[in-house]
Amino acid sequence: MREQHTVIDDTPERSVLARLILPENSVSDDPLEELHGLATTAGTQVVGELIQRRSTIDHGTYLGRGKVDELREMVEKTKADVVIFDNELNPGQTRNLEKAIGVNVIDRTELILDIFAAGARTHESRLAVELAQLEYSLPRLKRMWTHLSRQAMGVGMRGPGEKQLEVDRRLAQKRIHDLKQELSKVESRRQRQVASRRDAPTVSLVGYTNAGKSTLMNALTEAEVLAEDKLFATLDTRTRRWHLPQWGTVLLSDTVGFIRDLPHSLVASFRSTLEETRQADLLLHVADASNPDVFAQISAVYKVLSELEIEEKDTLLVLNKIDAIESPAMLNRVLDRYPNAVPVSAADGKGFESLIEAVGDALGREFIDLDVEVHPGNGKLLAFLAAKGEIASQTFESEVVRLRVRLPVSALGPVRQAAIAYREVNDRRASREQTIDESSVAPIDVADEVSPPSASDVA
Ligand SMILES: Nc1nc2c(ncn2[C@@H]2O[C@H](COP(=O)(O)OP(=O)(O)OP(=O)(O)O)[C@@H](O)[C@H]2O)c(=O)[nH]1
Ligand SMILES: [Mg+2]
Repeated sequence: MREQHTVIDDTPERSVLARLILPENSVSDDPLEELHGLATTAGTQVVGELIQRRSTIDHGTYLGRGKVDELREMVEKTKADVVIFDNELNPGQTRNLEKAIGVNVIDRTELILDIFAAGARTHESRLAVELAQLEYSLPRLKRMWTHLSRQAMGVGMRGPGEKQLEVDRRLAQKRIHDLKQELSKVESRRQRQVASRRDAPTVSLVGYTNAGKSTLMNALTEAEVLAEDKLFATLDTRTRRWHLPQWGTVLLSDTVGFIRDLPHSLVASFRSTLEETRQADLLLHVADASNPDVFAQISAVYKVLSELEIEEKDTLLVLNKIDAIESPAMLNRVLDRYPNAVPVSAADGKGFESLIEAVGDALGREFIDLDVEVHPGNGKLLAFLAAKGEIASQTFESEVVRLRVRLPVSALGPVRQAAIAYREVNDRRASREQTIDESSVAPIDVADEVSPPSASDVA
């Protein structure tokens, strides 16, 4: 059974969900679950679902011919008002699909933009959303006009003509220009504000949407940030003081959540909202360990962080919702890959002591000891390690150079990006269990499907 997400609007449009799955796409047991959550959050009532597995996309209509017919029949039968695609469609595909099916067709990006638009409350997030929406619609103006003219003038009438389209395009470009300027002003103001407030170390919560960031913030700081079972409940950044027993006070920020395939323009327009995250001393990456897609969600978050150029930071992975995990095997699978992650439940407070200890450790630490594997041809990284770190040992093999090195935490970025693999020597969990024999530490597995986690997640 799927969770029901809170609905923004109470006059539900009826939607049919569609997705094309290519052989290279990795999908969970329920490939439309996330889109379902998004569609209900946006206020539609889902009345049908259709999936096609195919080796390539059809350039004209995305889905194959037969599936498009099936989709049209489903829309007629369920009296749907709109078809929502989980894939990204180009303007031509949308137009062709609308022609074939007879109702509005929107893609995942447009849906996410809608949710953001409905939820944006502050001046800053409104500007960000408007910019992202305009950038999305600019290449699609023609389709929109075709729509309008079809409605206004009936079939067979001519569209508004190139001239009107050109005027609109220019207006949109002008507005985009103004919004960008306004946002960059907001961004500099924000940068100064955040910098001036740094009377204490700063910690920023990041993570997939609905992972429980706001709930965790509330539980840790007694803040009253809105947390609900809705995708993108938080769109702005809030900062609160968090008192770590026996350590002191830090500033903890909660901010907008991420999602896979987040539209690039949206990521870019939320730069200023993410200023606290950019300037943070430590990121707490909150993941929903009870979600079957947790690995994909973790890597999606690393991907967005790198798009925002904020991945080179000390990051602690927090595995939330352990109270809701069905089998312990699942948690162990995640911990096998991220042994330094801290399991917690924001709902019942389990794991908070370890979390506080881990945050205190991470903030207090300036150097870390790493085992690093480097490709022998990567002279640049080898030189970097020699210059920045203290090399305790190194062995050369034909395919790999293995080093043990003590590095300043601030120099971790290039290791994350260019090493074949790396792991922290003093694994927090291992030391708790008093496993002192370091040769027994499991093999390094960083360079596979998940983007490089930070130093504190690997060990
Ligand atoms: N069972 C369980 N549910 C949790 C836990 N933490 C959060 N939740 C629920 O998960 C849902 C999302 O929580 P939020 O705190 O709003 O998540 P968020 O990461 O801030 O989400 P966005 O702001 O939308 O990105 C809510 O329904 C919470 O009650 C937990 O530890 N256990
Ligand atoms: Mg939130």
